[in-house]
Amino acid sequence: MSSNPIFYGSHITKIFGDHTALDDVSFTVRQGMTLGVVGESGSGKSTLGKISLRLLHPNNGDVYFQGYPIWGMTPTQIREMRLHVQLIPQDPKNALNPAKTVWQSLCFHMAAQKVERRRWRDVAVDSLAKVALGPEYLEAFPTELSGGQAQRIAIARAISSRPDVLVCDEAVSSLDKSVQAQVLNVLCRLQQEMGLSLFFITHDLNVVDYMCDDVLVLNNGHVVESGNTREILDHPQDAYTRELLTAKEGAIREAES
Ligand SMILES: Nc1ncnc2c1ncn2[C@@H]1O[C@H](COP(=O)(O)OP(=O)(O)OP(=O)(O)O)[C@@H](O)[C@H]1O
Repeated sequence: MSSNPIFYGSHITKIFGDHTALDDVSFTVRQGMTLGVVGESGSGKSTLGKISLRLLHPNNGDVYFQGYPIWGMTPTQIREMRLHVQLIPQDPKNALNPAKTVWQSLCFHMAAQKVERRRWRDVAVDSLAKVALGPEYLEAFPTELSGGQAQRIAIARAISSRPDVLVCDEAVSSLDKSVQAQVLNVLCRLQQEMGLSLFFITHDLNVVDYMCDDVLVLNNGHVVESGNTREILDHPQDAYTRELLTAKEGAIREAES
Protein backbone atom coordinates (compact mmCIF):
# COMPACT_ATOMS: atom_id res chain seq x y z
CA MET A 1 0.00 0.00 0.00
CA SER A 2 1.30 3.43 -0.95
CA SER A 3 2.31 5.77 1.83
CA ASN A 4 2.30 9.07 -0.05
CA PRO A 5 0.91 12.00 1.93
CA ILE A 6 -2.57 12.69 0.48
CA PHE A 7 -3.81 15.14 3.11
CA TYR A 8 -1.57 17.13 5.38
CA GLY A 9 -1.49 20.23 7.51
CA SER A 10 1.53 22.47 7.86
CA HIS A 11 2.33 24.80 10.78
CA ILE A 12 -1.30 25.49 11.70
CA THR A 13 -1.98 28.08 14.39
CA LYS A 14 -5.46 29.09 15.56
CA ILE A 15 -6.07 31.82 18.10
CA PHE A 16 -9.50 32.56 19.64
CA GLY A 17 -9.31 35.95 21.41
CA ASP A 18 -6.34 35.57 23.73
CA HIS A 19 -6.41 31.76 23.67
CA THR A 20 -4.13 29.81 21.35
CA ALA A 21 -6.15 26.70 20.49
CA LEU A 22 -3.53 25.32 18.07
CA ASP A 23 0.12 26.26 18.09
CA ASP A 24 2.18 25.36 15.01
CA VAL A 25 0.49 21.99 14.44
CA SER A 26 1.49 19.85 11.46
CA PHE A 27 -0.01 16.48 10.50
CA THR A 28 0.17 13.98 7.66
CA VAL A 29 -2.46 11.50 6.50
CA ARG A 30 -0.80 8.93 4.27
CA GLN A 31 -2.72 7.50 1.33
CA GLY A 32 -4.81 4.50 2.34
CA MET A 33 -3.75 4.86 5.98
CA THR A 34 -5.30 6.17 9.18
CA LEU A 35 -3.93 9.05 11.22
CA GLY A 36 -5.40 9.40 14.70
CA VAL A 37 -5.45 12.76 16.47
CA VAL A 38 -5.83 12.14 20.18
CA GLY A 39 -6.02 14.41 23.20
CA GLU A 40 -8.20 15.34 26.12
CA SER A 41 -11.17 17.69 25.93
CA GLY A 42 -10.01 21.18 24.95
CA SER A 43 -6.73 20.01 23.39
CA GLY A 44 -7.74 21.42 19.99
CA LYS A 45 -8.84 18.29 18.09
CA SER A 46 -12.14 19.64 16.74
CA THR A 47 -10.55 22.96 15.86
CA LEU A 48 -8.00 21.05 13.78
CA GLY A 49 -10.80 19.01 12.18
CA LYS A 50 -12.77 22.14 11.25
CA ILE A 51 -9.69 23.82 9.76
CA SER A 52 -8.90 20.68 7.76
CA LEU A 53 -12.45 20.69 6.33
CA ARG A 54 -12.12 24.38 5.42
CA LEU A 55 -14.85 25.31 7.91
CA LEU A 56 -12.60 27.49 10.08
CA HIS A 57 -9.82 29.79 8.95
CA PRO A 58 -6.41 29.29 10.61
CA ASN A 59 -4.38 32.30 11.70
CA ASN A 60 -1.33 30.66 10.19
CA GLY A 61 -0.51 27.57 8.16
CA ASP A 62 -2.54 25.62 5.64
CA VAL A 63 -3.93 22.17 4.86
CA TYR A 64 -2.98 20.45 1.62
CA PHE A 65 -5.10 18.00 -0.34
CA GLN A 66 -3.20 16.17 -3.06
CA GLY A 67 -0.55 18.88 -2.81
CA TYR A 68 -2.93 21.90 -3.15
CA PRO A 69 -3.38 24.33 -0.23
CA ILE A 70 -7.11 24.28 0.62
CA TRP A 71 -7.09 27.86 1.87
CA GLY A 72 -5.65 29.05 -1.46
CA MET A 73 -8.17 27.23 -3.67
CA THR A 74 -10.52 28.81 -6.19
CA PRO A 75 -14.29 28.16 -5.71
CA THR A 76 -14.12 25.46 -8.41
CA GLN A 77 -11.19 23.76 -6.67
CA ILE A 78 -13.05 23.98 -3.34
CA ARG A 79 -16.10 22.23 -4.84
CA GLU A 80 -13.81 19.53 -6.26
CA MET A 81 -12.01 19.15 -2.92
CA ARG A 82 -15.34 18.74 -1.11
CA LEU A 83 -16.12 15.75 -3.34
CA HIS A 84 -12.96 14.08 -2.16
CA VAL A 85 -12.78 15.01 1.53
CA GLN A 86 -15.87 14.07 3.53
CA LEU A 87 -16.85 14.43 7.19
CA ILE A 88 -18.16 11.64 9.41
CA PRO A 89 -19.71 13.58 12.30
CA GLN A 90 -19.83 12.83 16.01
CA ASP A 91 -23.61 12.81 16.27
CA PRO A 92 -25.12 11.28 13.11
CA LYS A 93 -28.71 11.85 14.23
CA ASN A 94 -28.09 15.59 14.44
CA ALA A 95 -26.34 15.52 11.10
CA LEU A 96 -29.31 13.88 9.34
CA ASN A 97 -32.37 16.04 8.68
CA PRO A 98 -35.14 14.54 10.89
CA ALA A 99 -37.85 15.56 8.39
CA LYS A 100 -36.20 13.72 5.49
CA THR A 101 -36.00 10.02 4.70
CA VAL A 102 -32.60 8.42 4.20
CA TRP A 103 -33.27 8.46 0.45
CA GLN A 104 -34.00 12.21 0.51
CA SER A 105 -30.85 12.90 2.57
CA LEU A 106 -28.75 10.82 0.19
CA CYS A 107 -30.28 12.57 -2.86
CA PHE A 108 -29.57 16.00 -1.34
CA HIS A 109 -25.96 14.99 -0.78
CA MET A 110 -25.56 13.40 -4.23
CA ALA A 111 -27.02 16.50 -5.91
CA ALA A 112 -24.60 18.72 -3.98
CA GLN A 113 -21.73 16.40 -4.87
CA LYS A 114 -22.70 16.38 -8.57
CA VAL A 115 -23.45 12.66 -8.80
CA GLU A 116 -25.40 12.16 -12.05
CA ARG A 117 -29.14 11.97 -11.29
CA ARG A 118 -29.67 8.79 -13.32
CA ARG A 119 -27.17 7.01 -11.04
CA TRP A 120 -28.71 8.11 -7.69
CA ARG A 121 -30.74 4.96 -7.04
CA ASP A 122 -27.83 2.59 -7.84
CA VAL A 123 -25.31 4.68 -5.89
CA ALA A 124 -27.66 4.92 -2.88
CA VAL A 125 -28.34 1.16 -2.80
CA ASP A 126 -24.66 0.36 -3.34
CA SER A 127 -23.56 2.81 -0.61
CA LEU A 128 -26.02 1.26 1.86
CA ALA A 129 -24.80 -2.24 0.95
CA LYS A 130 -21.22 -1.10 1.63
CA VAL A 131 -22.23 -0.29 5.22
CA ALA A 132 -24.19 -3.56 5.51
CA LEU A 133 -27.68 -2.02 5.31
CA GLY A 134 -30.40 -3.15 2.90
CA PRO A 135 -32.33 -0.89 0.48
CA GLU A 136 -35.34 -0.88 2.83
CA TYR A 137 -33.46 1.71 4.93
CA LEU A 138 -33.95 4.26 2.13
CA GLU A 139 -37.51 4.81 3.36
CA ALA A 140 -36.52 5.25 7.03
CA PHE A 141 -36.52 8.55 8.94
CA PRO A 142 -33.59 9.31 11.32
CA THR A 143 -35.87 8.89 14.37
CA GLU A 144 -36.44 5.26 13.32
CA LEU A 145 -32.70 4.48 13.34
CA SER A 146 -30.45 3.32 16.18
CA GLY A 147 -27.27 5.32 16.80
CA GLY A 148 -25.17 2.70 15.00
CA GLN A 149 -27.54 2.56 12.02
CA ALA A 150 -27.59 6.37 11.81
CA GLN A 151 -23.78 6.45 11.82
CA ARG A 152 -23.67 3.82 9.06
CA ILE A 153 -26.12 5.97 7.04
CA ALA A 154 -23.82 8.97 7.60
CA ILE A 155 -20.92 6.87 6.30
CA ALA A 156 -23.02 5.69 3.30
CA ARG A 157 -23.86 9.31 2.52
CA ALA A 158 -20.19 10.31 2.71
CA ILE A 159 -18.98 7.49 0.45
CA SER A 160 -21.69 8.09 -2.18
CA SER A 161 -19.41 10.68 -3.79
CA ARG A 162 -16.44 8.25 -3.81
CA PRO A 163 -14.19 10.35 -1.55
CA ASP A 164 -10.49 9.79 -0.95
CA VAL A 165 -10.36 11.08 2.63
CA LEU A 166 -12.80 10.73 5.53
CA VAL A 167 -12.41 13.15 8.42
CA CYS A 168 -13.98 11.28 11.34
CA ASP A 169 -14.64 13.69 14.24
CA GLU A 170 -15.30 11.57 17.36
CA ALA A 171 -17.28 9.37 14.95
CA VAL A 172 -17.94 6.56 17.44
CA SER A 173 -17.82 8.34 20.79
CA SER A 174 -21.62 8.68 21.09
CA LEU A 175 -22.10 4.91 20.56
CA ASP A 176 -22.09 1.93 22.94
CA LYS A 177 -18.86 -0.09 22.96
CA SER A 178 -20.26 -3.03 20.93
CA VAL A 179 -21.79 -0.67 18.36
CA GLN A 180 -18.52 1.29 18.24
CA ALA A 181 -16.73 -1.91 17.22
CA GLN A 182 -19.26 -2.54 14.40
CA VAL A 183 -18.83 0.98 13.00
CA LEU A 184 -15.03 0.82 13.30
CA ASN A 185 -15.08 -2.51 11.44
CA VAL A 186 -17.22 -0.98 8.68
CA LEU A 187 -14.69 1.85 8.33
CA CYS A 188 -11.74 -0.59 8.25
CA ARG A 189 -13.44 -2.69 5.56
CA LEU A 190 -14.33 0.38 3.45
CA GLN A 191 -10.78 1.62 3.80
CA GLN A 192 -9.52 -1.62 2.28
CA GLU A 193 -12.19 -1.81 -0.43
CA MET A 194 -12.05 1.85 -1.49
CA GLY A 195 -8.47 2.77 -0.56
CA LEU A 196 -9.76 5.47 1.78
CA SER A 197 -7.45 7.58 3.91
CA LEU A 198 -8.80 8.37 7.37
CA PHE A 199 -8.17 11.40 9.58
CA PHE A 200 -9.51 10.09 12.87
CA ILE A 201 -10.16 12.56 15.68
CA THR A 202 -10.79 10.89 19.03
CA HIS A 203 -10.22 11.23 22.77
CA ASP A 204 -10.01 7.43 23.05
CA LEU A 205 -6.61 5.73 22.85
CA ASN A 206 -8.32 2.33 22.56
CA VAL A 207 -9.81 3.51 19.28
CA VAL A 208 -6.40 4.79 18.18
CA ASP A 209 -4.84 1.47 19.12
CA TYR A 210 -7.46 -0.42 17.07
CA MET A 211 -7.69 1.85 14.01
CA CYS A 212 -4.68 4.03 13.46
CA ASP A 213 -1.40 3.45 11.63
CA ASP A 214 -0.09 6.81 12.81
CA VAL A 215 -0.98 8.98 15.76
CA LEU A 216 -0.54 12.60 16.74
CA VAL A 217 -0.94 13.45 20.42
CA LEU A 218 -2.29 16.96 21.12
CA ASN A 219 -2.07 18.66 24.49
CA ASN A 220 -3.38 22.18 24.93
CA GLY A 221 -2.92 22.98 21.24
CA HIS A 222 0.62 21.57 21.03
CA VAL A 223 1.79 18.37 19.35
CA VAL A 224 3.56 16.46 22.11
CA GLU A 225 4.46 13.50 19.92
CA SER A 226 3.57 11.96 16.58
CA GLY A 227 4.53 8.93 14.51
CA ASN A 228 3.86 5.22 14.24
CA THR A 229 1.02 4.22 16.58
CA ARG A 230 2.61 0.98 17.79
CA GLU A 231 5.91 2.69 18.63
CA ILE A 232 4.22 5.58 20.44
CA LEU A 233 1.83 3.40 22.43
CA ASP A 234 4.59 0.92 23.33
CA HIS A 235 7.27 3.55 24.02
CA PRO A 236 5.64 6.91 24.81
CA GLN A 237 8.26 9.64 25.08
CA ASP A 238 6.07 12.34 26.60
CA ALA A 239 4.58 12.45 30.11
CA TYR A 240 1.18 13.52 28.71
CA THR A 241 1.02 10.47 26.40
CA ARG A 242 1.91 8.27 29.39
CA GLU A 243 -0.97 9.87 31.35
CA LEU A 244 -3.40 9.12 28.49
CA LEU A 245 -2.12 5.53 28.39
CA THR A 246 -2.62 5.14 32.13
CA ALA A 247 -6.21 6.36 31.71
CA LYS A 248 -6.67 3.89 28.84
CA GLU A 249 -5.43 0.93 30.93
CA GLY A 250 -7.73 2.06 33.78
CA ALA A 251 -10.72 2.15 31.41
CA ILE A 252 -9.93 -1.39 30.18
CA ARG A 253 -9.63 -2.71 33.77
CA GLU A 254 -12.94 -1.02 34.70
CA ALA A 255 -14.66 -2.55 31.64
CA GLU A 256 -13.30 -6.01 32.53
CA SER A 257 -14.20 -5.93 36.24
N1 LIG B 1 -15.31 29.27 18.45
C1 LIG B 1 -14.53 29.31 19.53
N2 LIG B 1 -14.37 30.46 20.22
C2 LIG B 1 -13.56 30.53 21.29
N3 LIG B 1 -12.84 29.48 21.77
C3 LIG B 1 -12.96 28.31 21.13
C4 LIG B 1 -13.82 28.16 19.99
N4 LIG B 1 -13.73 26.88 19.56
C5 LIG B 1 -12.87 26.26 20.40
N5 LIG B 1 -12.43 27.11 21.33
C6 LIG B 1 -11.46 26.81 22.40
O1 LIG B 1 -10.33 26.20 21.79
C7 LIG B 1 -9.86 25.13 22.61
C8 LIG B 1 -9.84 23.84 21.81
O2 LIG B 1 -11.20 23.46 21.56
P1 LIG B 1 -11.58 22.18 20.71
O3 LIG B 1 -13.06 22.10 20.65
O4 LIG B 1 -10.83 22.18 19.44
O5 LIG B 1 -11.00 21.01 21.65
P2 LIG B 1 -11.28 19.45 21.58
O6 LIG B 1 -9.99 18.78 21.84
O7 LIG B 1 -11.97 19.11 20.30
O8 LIG B 1 -12.27 19.23 22.79
P3 LIG B 1 -13.53 18.24 22.91
O9 LIG B 1 -12.97 16.84 22.88
O10 LIG B 1 -14.14 18.60 24.23
O11 LIG B 1 -14.44 18.53 21.74
C9 LIG B 1 -10.75 25.08 23.84
O12 LIG B 1 -10.11 25.81 24.89
C10 LIG B 1 -12.01 25.79 23.39
O13 LIG B 1 -12.66 26.42 24.47
